[in-house]
This record gives sequence, structure tokens and C-alpha cells, in this order.
Amino acid sequence: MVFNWFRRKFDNPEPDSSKDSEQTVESAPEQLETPAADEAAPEPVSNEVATDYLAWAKAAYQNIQQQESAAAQAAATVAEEVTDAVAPVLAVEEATTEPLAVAVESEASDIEAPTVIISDTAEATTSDAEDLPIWARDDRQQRLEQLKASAIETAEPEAQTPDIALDDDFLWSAKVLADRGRTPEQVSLDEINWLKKLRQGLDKTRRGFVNQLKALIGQGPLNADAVESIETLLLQADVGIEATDYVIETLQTKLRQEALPPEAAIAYLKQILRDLLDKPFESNYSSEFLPESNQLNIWLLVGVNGVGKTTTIGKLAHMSQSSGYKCLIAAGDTFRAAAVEQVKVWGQRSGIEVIANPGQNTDPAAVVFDAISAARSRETELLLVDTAGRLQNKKNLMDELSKIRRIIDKQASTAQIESLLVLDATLGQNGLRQAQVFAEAAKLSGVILTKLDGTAKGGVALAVVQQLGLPIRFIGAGEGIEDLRPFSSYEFVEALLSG
Ligand SMILES: Nc1nc2c(ncn2[C@@H]2O[C@H](COP(=O)(O)OP(=O)(O)OP(=O)(O)O)[C@@H](O)[C@H]2O)c(=O)[nH]1
Repeated sequence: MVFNWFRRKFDNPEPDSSKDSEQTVESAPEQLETPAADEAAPEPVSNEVATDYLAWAKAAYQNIQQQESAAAQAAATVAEEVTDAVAPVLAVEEATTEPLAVAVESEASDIEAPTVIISDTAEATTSDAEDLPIWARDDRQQRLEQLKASAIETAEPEAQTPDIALDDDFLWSAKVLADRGRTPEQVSLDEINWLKKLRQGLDKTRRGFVNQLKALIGQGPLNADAVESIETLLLQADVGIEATDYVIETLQTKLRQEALPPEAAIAYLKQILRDLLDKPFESNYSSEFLPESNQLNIWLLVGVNGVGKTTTIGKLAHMSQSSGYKCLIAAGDTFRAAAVEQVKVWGQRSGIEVIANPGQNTDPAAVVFDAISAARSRETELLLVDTAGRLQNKKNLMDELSKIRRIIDKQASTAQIESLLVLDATLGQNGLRQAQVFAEAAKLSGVILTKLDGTAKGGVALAVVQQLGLPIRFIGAGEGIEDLRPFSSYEFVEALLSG
């Protein structure tokens, strides 16, 4: 099923401290999370709440099954049509066509209605209730059993098994979407898969500091020792000095005014983090970030070598194409010959054309010039420009980037231009140092944070926004083509603190 990642719609926008609490699952309006700053409410803990979320997740799960079945059916129908179309030829060339017909048929039968599996991890994770998020505790095991009994569809013996499991990750992802006002009918497998990935990606950061942080904050009003410990934890997770000071001061002010019960204190902390991540939207930047349809958008990706620019171009191209935009890639990293090949491979994966100059060390600005002309003649909506990360010295790199940017501004003055700095989360604070230089050469307008999977430095997202004043537009949490998605402060903070 095609899912437009740039136009995700939520009834509950990302919570904002100036707004009232928002309604969550329709059937349980009293179970509100994401409370307003001044009326932080506890996370839902009662059995009924967990039951409602489970019921919601089950409905979403069944909906996804249906979507996947329908998609498989549609694919099978197409394959059948291909078989039919091939049939007349078969009659003429009997000897050679028989194997072909078999091949087409087997392709069709490969795409049968999906089997749904309930993962064993659901059981495994319930063995230690203390490890579970609050919303998922209590008699969850029992309810999961009931769900299994009612939700599983019997597998066709030879049917293909898709990657759907009603496990702990699914339930957590479903809750995040439910809290934003989604109905079970609006949930796509793509979103569930991404949220799972995000949650898993932030696992190290969560284990490293968030659990200790929660324990400290949950103790009630902060004394000097607790403040010092929280500061240390935040700095260890690479949240940075400025963002750490902001978090501590805001938290302390609140806790001085009123004693918040542990869950309310955590909810308030979430609010502080979201506000910090969304701060750029208060001034120069729109919270919406998407290519404008039916016109040329140019996204220039810059950053030092190895941070993941080329990979990110490939993932962005795939996501944009599958969200319905006409895309083109400019292979502007002419410094590293392999980078051109690498970006071509990514282009091939999604059937997206790559404009490149076959010569080595050619002028990247010339490639960009050609790509803009090609984009115009092909009515491209999104042109993604890869750039080099390493030149002989910093001055060369910056001169080259300035030149590329000048060409874009001149040749495509009516295009929507975005200049995105790609930062590697595993580098933490160190990665931020180059940002200023790039800001001047490329006129940065946003950040893409890569490699959030497998790092304990996920807190760097907060440092990025606080120190650079730029919004994070996308985050990468894996090497796969679907492992990059638009950034949502709500989802990020939930994965960080309640995953
Ligand atoms: N785990 C993980 N690896 C990533 C992610 N994004 C990129 N990578 C990996 O990071 C490595 C470097 O990625 P590239 O895309 O080549 O980096 P680059 O910035 O284009 O590098 P240069 O072309 O040298 O400037 C590759 O092995 C990628 O697979 C991510 O989100 N998670």
C-alpha cells in the first residue's frame, strides 16, 4: 500500500505546552497522555486503559492484515493478467513458453494472502513485569492470549509469511499512533514498522541513561544531589551543556512550584524535551516539511564524509518516489568515484534516474547544472543533490559547496530549495563542530540525523536543535532503504522515554 510519509495526518498535532490536553483513544477519552505543561497528568496505568489500548492495537492489526491481503490480491491479479497476456504467445511458441508460463504462475502464487504470526517475543517480554512500560503491565499476558485466540487468522500451509507480529513492539507503536488521534483504520504497516525501528534504535540511549533519569525524577522534588546526577546523565547521552541546562532549569522551576507525582514528572519532562525539539518552529521554520507538488524542489545534502549522505539520498529518493513525487538524483560527490556508483545503485533500487558525469574529479557544480536542466525537462518535483564530504582541505570543500549553492540559486531561482546538514548521531557533540562552516557555505535550513540505531548518544538530537537552532527534518535508524523517516518530536520523545 502506498503511504505518503510527507503528509501524515494526525487529529492530535504534536503536543504543545500552550494547548490543552488532547484526547487519545476514542473509546477512552479519559486516558490522556501528552498533557499540557501546567497540568501534567500521569500516564495511563489502570487495567481498563491497557485493555483499551490492546483492543485498539488488535483492531489496527486486523486492519493491516486486510490491507496486506488486499495488496497481495491486487498483485496476484496483476500477475494473472500478465499470465493471460503471455498466453497467446505461448500458443505460438510452445516449446519455449511453457517454462515462462510456469515462472509467471509461481510469481503469482508467491504473493498470496499473508499469514499473520504472533511473535514469541510478546510472551518473552511479559516474563518480567518490571521491564514493561507501565501501560503494558498487569494482566497483559492473559489479554495477549485472548488476543491471539481472536486475532490470529489460520495460516494457509503454503502461504507466504509477511513481517507482521502482534508483539510488544506492535503494541507500543499502536499506542503512540492512538495517542496522536489515529483510528485503527488509519494505521499502515509502514508506520508500525518505522516506530518499531525507532524504538529499537533508541534502545541503547534509553538503557544508558533514560531509565536512571526516570528513577531520579520519579523520586519527587529534586535535591542538589539529584540535579547533579541528572546533569551527568544528560551530558553522558550527549545532550550538550546548553540543552542540559535548559532541561534542568525548567524541570526545577516546575518542581519548586508543585510536587509532581513520579508519572506526572516524567510527563512534564517529555513536554520539556518536545518543546526543545520544536523550538525552531516558533521562529523561522515551518513545522511542515515536504516537497511541493507540481513544482521543482531541490534538496542539497551536505556534511563531512562518512556521515551517511549518499545512503540518505537513496532512502529519501525511495520515500519520496513511493509517496508519489517525481524524483531525480544529482551525483554531486565527484571527489569519491565510488560515491557516484553508490548513488547509482540506490537510484536503481527505486527506479530513479541519476544524473552523473562519468569522468573522475569533474566539477560537481556542472553536474548540478545538468541535473537542474534534466529536472526541468522531465518535470521533476524533487531533485536530490549528493555532495562530497572530504576534499584536500576545508577551504576547497566550502568553495565547492558555495559554488554548487550559487548555481542552484541562479539556475533554479523559483524552486523550493532546502539545504540539509547530515549529522552522524554516533559522533555525538563532535559532529556539531563542523556545522557552522557548512551553515555559511550552504545556507543550511535543516538537519538529518543518521545512525540513531546502535548509539547511546541519541540525546544529541536535543543538542543539535539547541545549539544550531535548526529543525531536525529526518532521522535514520538503520542501513535499509526504509530506515529513514520524517522526524517527529512526539515519536522521538516517546521512544526515548517510554519505549
Ligand atoms: N547503522 C546505520 N548506518 C548508516 C545509516 N546511514 C548510513 N549508514 C552507513 O554509514 C556508512 C557511510 O554512509 P555513506 O552514505 O557512504 O556516507 P557519506 O556521507 O555519503 O560518505 P562520503 O561519500 O565519504 O562523504 C555506510 O556504511 C552506511 O550504510 C543509519 O541510519 N544507520
